[in-house]
Amino acid sequence: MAPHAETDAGPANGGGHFNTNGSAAINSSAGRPKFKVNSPNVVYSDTEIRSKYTYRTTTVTVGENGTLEVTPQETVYDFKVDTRIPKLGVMLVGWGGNNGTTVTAGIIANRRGLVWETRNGKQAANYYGSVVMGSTLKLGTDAKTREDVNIPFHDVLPMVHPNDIVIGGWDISRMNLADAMDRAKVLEPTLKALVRKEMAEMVPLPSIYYPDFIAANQEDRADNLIPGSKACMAHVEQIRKDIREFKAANNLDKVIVQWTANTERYADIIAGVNDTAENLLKAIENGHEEVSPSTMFAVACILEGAPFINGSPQNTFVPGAIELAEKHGAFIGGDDFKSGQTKMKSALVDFLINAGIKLTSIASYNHLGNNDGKNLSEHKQFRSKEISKSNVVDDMVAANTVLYGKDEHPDHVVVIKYIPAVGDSKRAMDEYHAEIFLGGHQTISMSNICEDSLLASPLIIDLVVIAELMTRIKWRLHSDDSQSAKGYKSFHSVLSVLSYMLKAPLTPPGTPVVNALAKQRAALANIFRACVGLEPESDMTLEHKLF
Ligand SMILES: NC(=O)c1ccc[n+]([C@@H]2O[C@H](COP(=O)([O-])OP(=O)(O)OC[C@H]3O[C@@H](n4cnc5c(N)ncnc54)[C@H](O)[C@@H]3O)[C@@H](O)[C@H]2O)c1
Ligand SMILES: O=P([O-])([O-])O[C@@H]1[C@@H](O)[C@H](O)[C@@H](O)[C@H](O)[C@@H]1O
Repeated sequence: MAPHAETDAGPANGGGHFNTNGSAAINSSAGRPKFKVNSPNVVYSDTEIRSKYTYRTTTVTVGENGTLEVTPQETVYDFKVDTRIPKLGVMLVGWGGNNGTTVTAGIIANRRGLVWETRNGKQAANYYGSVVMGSTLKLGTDAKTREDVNIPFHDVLPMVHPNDIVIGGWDISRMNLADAMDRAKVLEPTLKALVRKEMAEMVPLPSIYYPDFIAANQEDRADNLIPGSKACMAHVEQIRKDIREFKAANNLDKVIVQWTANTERYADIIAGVNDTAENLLKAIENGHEEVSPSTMFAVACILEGAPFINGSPQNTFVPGAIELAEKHGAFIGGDDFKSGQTKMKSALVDFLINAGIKLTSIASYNHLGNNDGKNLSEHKQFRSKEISKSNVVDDMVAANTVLYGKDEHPDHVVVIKYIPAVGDSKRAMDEYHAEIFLGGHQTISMSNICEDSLLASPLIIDLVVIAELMTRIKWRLHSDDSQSAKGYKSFHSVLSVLSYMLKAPLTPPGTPVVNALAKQRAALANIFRACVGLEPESDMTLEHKLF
């Protein structure tokens, strides 16, 4: 497939594009690795990278007299990465929203290499804010100079290029993407003019709308609906059909679905309704009113085998949905894009607490004037966001028993107000108050103007590119018959590896949640390093200390 192929603007079902690059039996192209690891533990073929990786951890047991006994452990894994890059489609739920229109325009602008006039002069398209497209990771040190060698994050393993992604989706608003882009008021008019024609031909598919789950103030947008105001299996089948038709119309190898629709209220977890996979499917069959639209999309995607990612804070993944994903070996991920205020919070709290500074309060206020803010102005929807914005410090506090006693934690208040005048340019104002040496205090006051959709859109791309890569990574415990192809499995259905992009990371049941931003990024980078047989980046740089 010609990488980053120019697109024919022709419309397609689901509002996606036709790419003009033909329709090979398999659209995927062998992603040529950007570097070669010289190791007996790494084997390359035309379509795979196989690695043998020794994972070193430490277990701790508490002895009788309270002493800690520490034992190094080694687990040897075999990893296998399919290096064939698929032709990928993304279907956004809420495609006509601020994030949906912005990420669509951004991919078109990058694909076509657009440059537009702004007050500050010419602006070229870029992918700033995407960890995959805008950041680097250390590969090693130069054999001669001993200086660090860093590579683009996107090059660590063969990944889909965002320019090649075909976009479609659903919205309860029938507005085409060009008019919806105007409604969003995010992008410069000069850029909008360059993408308008292409976006005007993109029209969201009708969606399901159960009014009780989002704010009543959203009703005036709801003119593009699949009939029915509560769960039914016909809705699941319609969504599955939409996915299949979008895939066929665009000659795709894979489709990933992402929720960037409005924040829903939490669904009650009810025994016999959404507590197990079987009960959830039965509840849908019976039209139970506690099954939300986002859970319906999750169920449809799981049954269709399309990875589903939740970019909003509601509890889409009720226990029954997680169990269903596990049963079907389908990938799910969430919750709630971590775009601005919370991203800063997860980095700052990590720094303060790991510096031994006792954070005692966080006052986290923001106001915004976009439709998301309008939806969040109703309490039930705000409550979903309050939870995801509040829990982000829990793991860092719990890990420091020097500063915090049992059940002790900083005061933490989250306030969100809807102020239409500021539009998508969210104002975040935070005050962090801490105790320092000898009864002193430190107060950090921060004003953070977050262009919400311009910060969230690169995360939508990262979530999709990484989720797709994860579908091509398999693992098994190293065994004597390591020459055979037997025993390889996918990662667990719940893609906790996506946590760097999310406020409230969903993890496999019973496993810990890590919110510290640096740890999340290190996990992502080091898992991909392991897939090419490389040790984690430890930052010890002993080569610069022991000589
Ligand atoms: N920085 C950010 O923008 C950011 C960060 C974290 C999370 N989020 C979350 O992302 C979501 C989208 O944010 P936004 O600013 O694009 O909001 P938005 O209101 O502009 O867009 C949401 C879209 O979803 C549509 N919609 C609502 N219910 C739907 C349904 N059942 N099916 C299909 N479409 C539906 C709406 O018509 C609207 O077009 C929100 O839940 C928000 O909380 C955004
Ligand atoms: O990611 P972040 O900037 O902390 O959080 C944001 C909130 O501050 C904002 O109020 C909300 O509208 C956005 O959806 C997003 O959740």
